[in-house]
Amino acid sequence: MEQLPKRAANYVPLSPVGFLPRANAVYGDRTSLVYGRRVRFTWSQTHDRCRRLASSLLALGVRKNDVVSVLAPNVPAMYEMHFAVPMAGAVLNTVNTRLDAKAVAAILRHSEAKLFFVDYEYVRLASDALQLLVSDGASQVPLVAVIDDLDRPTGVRLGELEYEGLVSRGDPTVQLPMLADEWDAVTLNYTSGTTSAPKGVVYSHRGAYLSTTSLLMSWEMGAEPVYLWTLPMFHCNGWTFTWGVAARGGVNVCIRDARAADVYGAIARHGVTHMCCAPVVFNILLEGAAATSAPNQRQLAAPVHVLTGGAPPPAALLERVERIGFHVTHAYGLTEATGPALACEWRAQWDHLPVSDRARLKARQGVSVLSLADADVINEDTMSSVQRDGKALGEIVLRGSSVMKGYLKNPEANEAAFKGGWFMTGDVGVVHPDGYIEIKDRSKDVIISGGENICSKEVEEALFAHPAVADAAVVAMPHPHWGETPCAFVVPRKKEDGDQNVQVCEEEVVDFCRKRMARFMVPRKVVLCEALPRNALGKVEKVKLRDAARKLQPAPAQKTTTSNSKGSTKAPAGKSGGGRRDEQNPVAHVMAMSRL
Ligand SMILES: Nc1ncnc2c1ncn2[C@@H]1O[C@H](COP(=O)(O)OP(=O)(O)OP(=O)(O)O)[C@@H](O)[C@H]1O
Repeated sequence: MEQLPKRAANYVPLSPVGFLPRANAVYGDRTSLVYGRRVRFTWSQTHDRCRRLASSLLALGVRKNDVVSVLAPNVPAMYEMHFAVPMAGAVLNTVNTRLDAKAVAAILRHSEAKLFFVDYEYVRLASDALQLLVSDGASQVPLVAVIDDLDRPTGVRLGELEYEGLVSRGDPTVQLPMLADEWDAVTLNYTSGTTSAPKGVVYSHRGAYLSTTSLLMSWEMGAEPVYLWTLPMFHCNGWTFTWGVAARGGVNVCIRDARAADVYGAIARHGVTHMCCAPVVFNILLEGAAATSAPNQRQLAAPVHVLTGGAPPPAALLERVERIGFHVTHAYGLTEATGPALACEWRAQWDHLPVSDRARLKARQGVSVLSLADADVINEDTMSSVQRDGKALGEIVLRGSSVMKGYLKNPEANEAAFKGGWFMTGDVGVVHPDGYIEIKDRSKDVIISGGENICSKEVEEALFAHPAVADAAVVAMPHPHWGETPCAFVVPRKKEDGDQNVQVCEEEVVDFCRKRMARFMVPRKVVLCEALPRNALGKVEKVKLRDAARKLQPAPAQKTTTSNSKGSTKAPAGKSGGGRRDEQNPVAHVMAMSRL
């Protein structure tokens, strides 16, 4: 056995970039990408354009492991760079377009980007970020290239370089560097910063390849999909579907924004079969359907497969969106796991259950994708598995080839994240008797009330079951006696026939919760608001809600001090909330936040 060495013929470094030459060879004359009214490429053209761009990058002096950053929505250039940049041996860094100049500058500085591609709509943001870099005396300021709109060129420029110029001047016959080691870096993605400062997550070619192929299997994406780009490609490389659509010879339908009109327009025009989105996009889909058709006509002409994740999809929302004809698969993941790590694999035996039971089962995060060797929920103190009873809480942990190489230039974060052979997700969950994992909360969002743990997601699930509730989030509110109590922020549903909200009041919501959960879990305060503050990926910014809740905390019944075990005194919990309640209007505060 040992005399059978690895050879060039049987041992090729795994890389998702290889899906493109294969697509050129196998699907060359098939459509690869459509955008706007005029742009349509075949896989041969996409292959040619990527090779040209890669050769231009080499000509600009880009070398192995150099970081090439891009700030762009889901436009053709953003797609092509997922191949062209690693083809030149460099590392692609996609930057979230909703960050502010300071955050963009921080990423450029930390990644030491050599080249920075900027979509024409983001030129202002990019130049502000670059100015910050220069004024901070950064050692490395990247070369800048503008990506003009390919469908309707605008002529906007920032510096000398321009994307289409680099493509057209490139030489598709240039010998591109061969990938020597599949462990080499392919992309660098910064985490969303929901719980702490964003961290730079590095993926290997191997991890990206295995994640892509295993997700194609988990979602059962067959040949020739028509894939609509509703999920930003800057989020974990579009959960690997940037590479995955090439692997299946599909059509990439690129749109700049996931607005209801654009989504439904693309579905009708191109016959979309697949799309990914955060659960918050379901609200856009539901509102879009309600605004454009009579109740009995709200049905898609053909089912569209939707992979959702990034935040918990409430069962009630899943039920509503499936009624229109979206066939939802639910996945759970994180930047560090190259996107989806668990998928709620559907079982045929569930087909015959009532709709609400099916939605409840689908709202669970599921089982590991194939690129993981293992996923578990463990007690962090003992590092042993929790009971598979759907009740015992523990930390969700992952192990396998789709877990990141590590955080860039951050040894402390790496030390904390990799423990006992696991990657620690920082999410709290349970394992059901059938082996399906369900996330209950992020550990930082768990509410501790009188010593009891309350998972905000459980309270949110109950709120979503209220017919007048369109959106909801629950956070800890300091309480003088209990330490913390749940505070709910609730967005009322719009009336069918107009802009007005369905009538609902705080007492009614509290009553509704009382009938559905233990007393200590019932929100002490319900704030009705127009929208929840969400980040670019649709995640509720609970830090902002906690700040708002702190201002709402009940005043202590009387002036008290409590003794700690050492006999000294401390202020009652939550005292530090600050600000007299009657001086502020917290609801207006939340509404203002939600417009950010
Ligand atoms: N299907 C899902 N259900 C519930 N929560 C989910 C789901 N998918 C992802 N999440 C949440 O999103 C997190 C991963 O988010 P992401 O990698 O975008 O960055 P972040 O964790 O929000 O940012 P940061 O680590 O900087 O705070 C997971 O740890 C989990 O809390």
